[in-house]
Amino acid sequence: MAVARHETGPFATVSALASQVHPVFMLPPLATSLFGGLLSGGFWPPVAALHAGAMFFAVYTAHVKDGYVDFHVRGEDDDHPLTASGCRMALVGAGVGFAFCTGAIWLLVGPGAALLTLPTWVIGYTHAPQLDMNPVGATMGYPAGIALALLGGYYAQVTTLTPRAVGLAAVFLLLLTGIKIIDDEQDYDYDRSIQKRTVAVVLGHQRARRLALGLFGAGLLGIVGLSVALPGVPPSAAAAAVVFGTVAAIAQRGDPETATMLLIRGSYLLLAVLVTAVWFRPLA
Ligand SMILES: CC(C)=CCC/C(C)=C/CC/C(C)=C/COP(=O)(O)OP(=O)(O)O
Repeated sequence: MAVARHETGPFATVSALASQVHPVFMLPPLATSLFGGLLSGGFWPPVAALHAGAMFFAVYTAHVKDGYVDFHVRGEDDDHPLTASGCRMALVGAGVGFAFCTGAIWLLVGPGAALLTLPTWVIGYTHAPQLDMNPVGATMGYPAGIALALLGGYYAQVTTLTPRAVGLAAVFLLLLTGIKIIDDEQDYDYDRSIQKRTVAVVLGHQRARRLALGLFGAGLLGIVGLSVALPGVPPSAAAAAVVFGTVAAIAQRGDPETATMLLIRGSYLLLAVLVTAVWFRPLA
C-alpha cells in the first residue's frame, strides 16, 4: 500500500507521515498540557508525558484529517504528500496512539482524567469536514483543544479542577480565538472563493480585527483579574498580560501575516512568563 504520493520507499513514507507534524500548531498544546501539570503543584512525569502524548496524537489527527478532506475529498488543495490510504493509515495509527495514552491515564489516574482527555481527539477528528464548516467551529476548535490541554494536564495530576485552572484555560481560549481570527484573515480571498465561512469572511476584515482585539482585551483583563483575585495565581503573572498586550498593540498595526507571526510569538512569551511566575513565584 503506497503511503507517500510522490515517491516510494521507507524514507519517503516516513517523511510523508512526518509532514503532517506542524510544529507551530503542535508545540502550544504540548506546552500547555505540561503547564497544566506544573500549575497543579503535583507533577508526576509519566502522567505528564502520557497526557502530552495524547495531545500530540489529537493534533496530528486534526492535520491528517484536514489534509485528507481538503485534498482527497473536497479537491481544494493543489497537493498533499499522503495518498488517501496513507491518510487513513495515519489516522488509525494516531487513534491507536491516542487510545494507548488515554487508556494508560485511565489506569494510572482514573476515568475522570481519561474522559477530560478524550474530547481533544474528538475535536481533532471532526475539525474537517464538520467543525470547519461554520465560523465558530473553524475558529474555536483549536483554542478549545488548547484550553482542554491545560485542564486535562492539570486534572491528570491532582484529579480535581480549581478556579485558577479553569480561569487560565478560559484566558487561553479567548486569546487563541483572537489569534485564529487574525490568522484566518490571511486566507480571506481563498476562503471566500471556496465558501469557507471563517470569521474574517463572515464579518469582513475590520470587524473581524475589532472582535479579535476585544478578545485580547478580555483575555488580558482576565489574567490581571486572576492574579489579583486568586492566591494560586501569583501577582507576577500579570506581567504576562503586559508582555502579550505590548506584542498585540504592535501586531494590530501589521498585515494579517505579520500580525499572526508576532501574535504566535507573543503567545509563547505569555506562556513563558506564566510558567516563570507559577514555578519561581518571583514576587512571593
Ligand atoms: C489538543 C488540541 C489543540 C486539539 C485541537 C486540534 C485541532 C482542531 C487542530 C487544528 C489544526 C489545523 C488543521 C489547523 C488548520 O486549520 P484550518 O482549517 O485553518 O486550515 P486549512 O485552511 O489548511 O484547512
